[in-house]
Amino acid sequence: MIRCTSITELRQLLAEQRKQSPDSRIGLVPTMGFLHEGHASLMRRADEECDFNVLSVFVNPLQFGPNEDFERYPRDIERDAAIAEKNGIDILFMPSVQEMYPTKPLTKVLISDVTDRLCGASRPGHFDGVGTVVSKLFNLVQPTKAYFGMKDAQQVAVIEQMVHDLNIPVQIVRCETVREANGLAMSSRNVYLNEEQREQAVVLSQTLRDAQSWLEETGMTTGELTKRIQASIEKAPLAVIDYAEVLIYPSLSIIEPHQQLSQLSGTLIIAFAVKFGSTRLIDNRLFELQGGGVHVQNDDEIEAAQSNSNRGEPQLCGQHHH
Ligand SMILES: Nc1ncnc2c1ncn2[C@@H]1O[C@H](COP(=O)(O)OP(=O)(O)OP(=O)(O)O)[C@@H](O)[C@H]1O
Ligand SMILES: CC(C)(CO)[C@@H](O)C(=O)[O-]
Ligand code: BAL
Repeated sequence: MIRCTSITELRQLLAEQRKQSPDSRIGLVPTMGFLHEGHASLMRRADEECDFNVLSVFVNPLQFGPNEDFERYPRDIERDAAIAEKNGIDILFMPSVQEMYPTKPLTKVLISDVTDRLCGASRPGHFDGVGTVVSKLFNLVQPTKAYFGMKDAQQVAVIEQMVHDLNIPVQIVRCETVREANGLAMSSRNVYLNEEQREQAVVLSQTLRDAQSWLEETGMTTGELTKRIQASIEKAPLAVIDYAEVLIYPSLSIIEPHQQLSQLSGTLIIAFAVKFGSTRLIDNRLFELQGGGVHVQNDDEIEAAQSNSNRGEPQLCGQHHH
């Protein structure tokens, strides 16, 4: 594995690889580092599917709000390098902020609609920063495939929309959320949690698990389900809900509160952001509604849905679309 901090060197290395093996499939795994098993699963998937893989580790200031954790975001590049090497990465690209933004960028990639709700609403400007840096990474690496985790389901929807709208020649691969044994979704930010907060944070995955049977209840409406989800999270005394919503995926459009969910078919997402102390955690789950009867998507189905996804059109039948 080669470590590289310069854009010029990255381009040279990739040009050499393409010259040696013109048909090589290039994989890109964009991260902010402080790697864990969730990231490792993305790298392994890239290693399985591609011939030459780039991992980027860059804490992107553009996607952090003024009162967010840019300065204190956990960093450990030596540990990251060891994990990357073990998981089949060929180039570890770890540029400085100066290298990525030598001058203040006057060009930004703004993705609308799909950013209106969830993290897009609670972190204004966040997805402009994500869209901009991911476009830069796509231009630098020109990957065949790029790997993103469904823990950040809205990010996946945003990147897929951007790739579609701008005809970026890359295939986005959705990767399943990796969880701790107790169900907590792995996140670099989990290190901020103290023991009590960590224990209570299991309420998030428990709620997503319980939601399946709530969805199956006859007459359950979007509004009632949302309330049930909120009440379940609030059983943890330290939990402070930022948002908890039930939406259509991947358009992230809303479903009327009085809509009976048993009548719908299509993909629904339950997504929330919850604070434990100053640490904000996100989690979500997709459900496939088949006009009655709920089905939780597994990895293969997430992929199938992705290749069939019909952008610009409502993803669910029998609901009011906004
Ligand atoms: N538990 C996980 N399972 C699968 N993919 C994940 C998981 N956590 C993060 N990823 C994915 O890894 C990529 C890089 O994410 P990032 O570096 O922000 O990690 P993170 O642990 O989610 O950190 P953060 O605390 O900032 O959310 C993203 O595509 C993200 O969705
Ligand atoms: C995709 C990403 C690396 C862009 O900075 C970041 O948003 C992340 O880690 O999910
Ligand atoms: N994983 C999303 C990156 C962020 O929280 O800024």
